[in-house]
Amino acid sequence: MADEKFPEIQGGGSLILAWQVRNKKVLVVGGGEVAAGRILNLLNADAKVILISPRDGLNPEVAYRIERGQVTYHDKLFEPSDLDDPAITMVMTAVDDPEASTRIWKLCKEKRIAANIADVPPECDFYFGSVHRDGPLQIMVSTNGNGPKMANIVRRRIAATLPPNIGEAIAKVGALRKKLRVLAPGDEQGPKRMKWYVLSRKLA
Ligand SMILES: C[C@@]1(CC(=O)O)C2=NC(=C\c3[nH]c(c(CCC(=O)O)c3CC(=O)O)Cc3[nH]c(c(CC(=O)O)c3CCC(=O)O)/C=C3\N/C(=C\2)[C@@H](CCC(=O)O)[C@]3(C)CC(=O)O)/[C@H]1CCC(=O)O
Ligand SMILES: NC(=O)c1ccc[n+]([C@@H]2O[C@H](COP(=O)([O-])OP(=O)(O)OC[C@H]3O[C@@H](n4cnc5c(N)ncnc54)[C@H](O)[C@@H]3O)[C@@H](O)[C@H]2O)c1
Repeated sequence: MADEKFPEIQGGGSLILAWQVRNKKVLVVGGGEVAAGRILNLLNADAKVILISPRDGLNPEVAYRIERGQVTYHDKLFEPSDLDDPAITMVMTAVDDPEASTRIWKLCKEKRIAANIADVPPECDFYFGSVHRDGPLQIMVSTNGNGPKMANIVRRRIAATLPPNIGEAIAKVGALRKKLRVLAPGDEQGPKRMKWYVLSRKLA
């Protein structure tokens, strides 16, 4: 019997998380336009990006990242031994070769490495979404594979409703909360901390 006190389950969604990849190795296969977007998102999350792609198919943005030393680059086609490093926590492929994509996916599954095979939903442990970024604020919109272009439209609409200084305001709240943890570290000071938090929000 449905109980109105508790939320109804709406299956078929994704578990939306803020995955911490800071200083973790993420392998990106392919260096085209789609890879450029993946690499930007990974670098914005401070991941150590390892890129495998022949130089002749590189997108200008990807070439720029390589030139700047922002990624560790290997000028070659993917080989199974590229997955041998046990420190690789995630793999993302964005290649124009569906057979190679599927081979990489199967190898990732054997090794139990989380993978995103761009545009092949059944071969994704996680999907990408459309991301808005303003300082510490990130908003990701997912349509769960129904309409990536719609995700882009919804994300732009949401972003347009936000105050222009919202990222800065959140950064200030973050700085105040950090100070507060030093000033009032104990659990018993929790309620006090909440008052501080409300005050800090007014000040931001
Ligand atoms: C959000 C975004 C993030 C990103 O990729 O960074 C993203 N796709 C974006 C754009 C986009 N992708 C495609 C077009 C062409 C027009 C069109 O088809 O509409 C456009 C539009 C464009 O380029 O403007 C083609 C496409 N994409 C997928 C399929 C396969 C299928 O649907 O079966 C096909 C058909 C391929 C074919 O038929 O050949 C699948 C996926 N694409 C996803 C993410 C995941 C679901 C996210 C969600 O639904 O919320 C998922 C499931 C897996 C994944 O790739 O992670 C990014 C917008 C970012 C932004 O601009 O803000
Ligand atoms: N999400 C989107 O917005 C979107 C839009 C259009 C297409 N796609 C799909 O995403 C995939 C990638 O798209 P793209 O536009 O970046 O393609 P692209 O052709 O620009 O880039 C493909 C890259 O993969 C490299 N590559 C190919 N085989 C490889 C291998 N075995 N090992 C290493 N590198 C390899 C190529 O050298 C090239 O750098 C394609 O399947 C494409 O159909 C996605």
